[in-house]
Amino acid sequence: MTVNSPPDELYEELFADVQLARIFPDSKTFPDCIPLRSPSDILASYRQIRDTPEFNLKTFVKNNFNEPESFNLVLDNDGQSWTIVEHCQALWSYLTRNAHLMTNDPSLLPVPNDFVVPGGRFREFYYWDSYFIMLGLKESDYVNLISNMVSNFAYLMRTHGHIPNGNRNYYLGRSQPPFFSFMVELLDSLLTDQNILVDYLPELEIEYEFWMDGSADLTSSSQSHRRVVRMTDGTLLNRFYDDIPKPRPEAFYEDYHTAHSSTSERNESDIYVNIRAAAESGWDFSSRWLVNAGDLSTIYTTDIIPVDLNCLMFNLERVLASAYEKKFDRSMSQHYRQLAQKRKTAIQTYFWSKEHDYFMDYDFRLNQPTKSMTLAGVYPLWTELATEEQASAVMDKIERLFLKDGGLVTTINEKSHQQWDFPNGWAPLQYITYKGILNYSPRSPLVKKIIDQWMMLNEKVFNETRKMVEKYDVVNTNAEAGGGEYKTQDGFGWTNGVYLEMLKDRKNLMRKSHF
Ligand SMILES: OC[C@H]1O[C@H](O[C@H]2O[C@H](CO)[C@@H](O)[C@H](O)[C@H]2O)[C@H](O)[C@@H](O)[C@@H]1O
Repeated sequence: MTVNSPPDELYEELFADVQLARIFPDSKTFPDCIPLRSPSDILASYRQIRDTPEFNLKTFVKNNFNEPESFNLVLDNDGQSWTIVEHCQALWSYLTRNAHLMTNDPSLLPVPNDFVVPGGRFREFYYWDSYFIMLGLKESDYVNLISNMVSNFAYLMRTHGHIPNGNRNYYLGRSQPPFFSFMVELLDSLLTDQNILVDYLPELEIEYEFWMDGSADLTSSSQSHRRVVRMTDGTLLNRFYDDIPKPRPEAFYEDYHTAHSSTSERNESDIYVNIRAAAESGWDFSSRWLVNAGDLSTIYTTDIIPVDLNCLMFNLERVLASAYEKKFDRSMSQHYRQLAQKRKTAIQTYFWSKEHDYFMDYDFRLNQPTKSMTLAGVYPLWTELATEEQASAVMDKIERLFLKDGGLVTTINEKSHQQWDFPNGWAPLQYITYKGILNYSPRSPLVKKIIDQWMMLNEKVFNETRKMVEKYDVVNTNAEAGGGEYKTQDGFGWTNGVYLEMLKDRKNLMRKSHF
């Protein structure tokens, strides 16, 4: 299968000129535009006429490209206002894309089956969003669509060697938080008459190889390669990475200016790789990755070993062990069990900070935990890697530092103005946190507070705007969430998915009188 070159390579200097001239206010618009003739013809004619006196770049773009579709918000059902639940459920069909209808979109990566997009400017699927979307699809009885989406991911793994950030050719350099093992487990729980873990074993292996690439060659003198880091005690852990030392095409203007604003001696390519690595984390951007919270050019994602990523890798190892067990391959099952056990020990060694009484990321260059206390510290509860004492210390911090009127805030740092920071809250992190707490304390009143406060904010915003949005200001519940490099989007895949899942959990917990 041939994949088109990404738009920055396809249109060469025309791409940079359009992006730096800010022809579109959102940098992602141009990479998603549909060319009206062949890209090489467009580029040739640009080169021919750009220096003529009457040349106008905006007009040239208008004459040669169609703007991408924008998501049409559905407000009601033939004049009848939908309830929030009806809205979330009705939106699935508007957010579902038919794979066969999208062949004229040159930057889109083809997949065999339908898929669900988040909404707004996000017109393609996103790897980790899809897991939270699947939770809502499950609650809306779209099991077949979940199965098709898992199969798309398996296809991408076989075709490209990994699941890209999203299905655009300009996302191929990186992935996103590895949730494939959770998707496979989810599907397995829905299709109990099938052997889903064994069916997807080859792709679980590909996922593992991608994240562990180069690990065999690491010695103590060569500490890191792509997504793997070898600690001084020989332990292997993972970090986020992207090999491409260039601005992200979908944020070309922003990255170019971030790199050129740097007051340090640091070279541009190093800044670009670190920016892209943060995009792979899904937390783009957050003070979590910054030396100076107010300055994106001080980003150092690749020095950091993230606690959430390593918990996800633990689950991948655990699921691989179970899949081999189901295949009656004892030796491979044992192999992955040992790797999972090693990871579990390492998570205790490197991420638990006695000083903070919390799970922190680890800076392997400085050999110490980072300074940011973030909601990523709840992943060891979700993946059941914390001790009872640690879980109770984490719950205490969640209640005292992270819980706000509208739910959980992402970080407790107030100065960054990045979207994965105070005062914003995000649906996937609410989900991971309350599920993590339930693993240790099934009757915890904190779970009720998180669920009630988050759902109430979703409902308030929905009643006022008829929208479900990508992220919320959980501190000032009357304000729209801000920060970051684009306007808050609506639709919105993971918010709808988590809302429907929470609704089910709240009902069940009330039925069991746990609330
Ligand atoms: O265009 C800027 C960046 O946008 C994406 O990131 C954000 O939206 C994603 C879709 O909801 C979400 O998965 C991610 O966590 C958000 O931060 C994209 O993933 C980035 O790669 C992109 O540069």
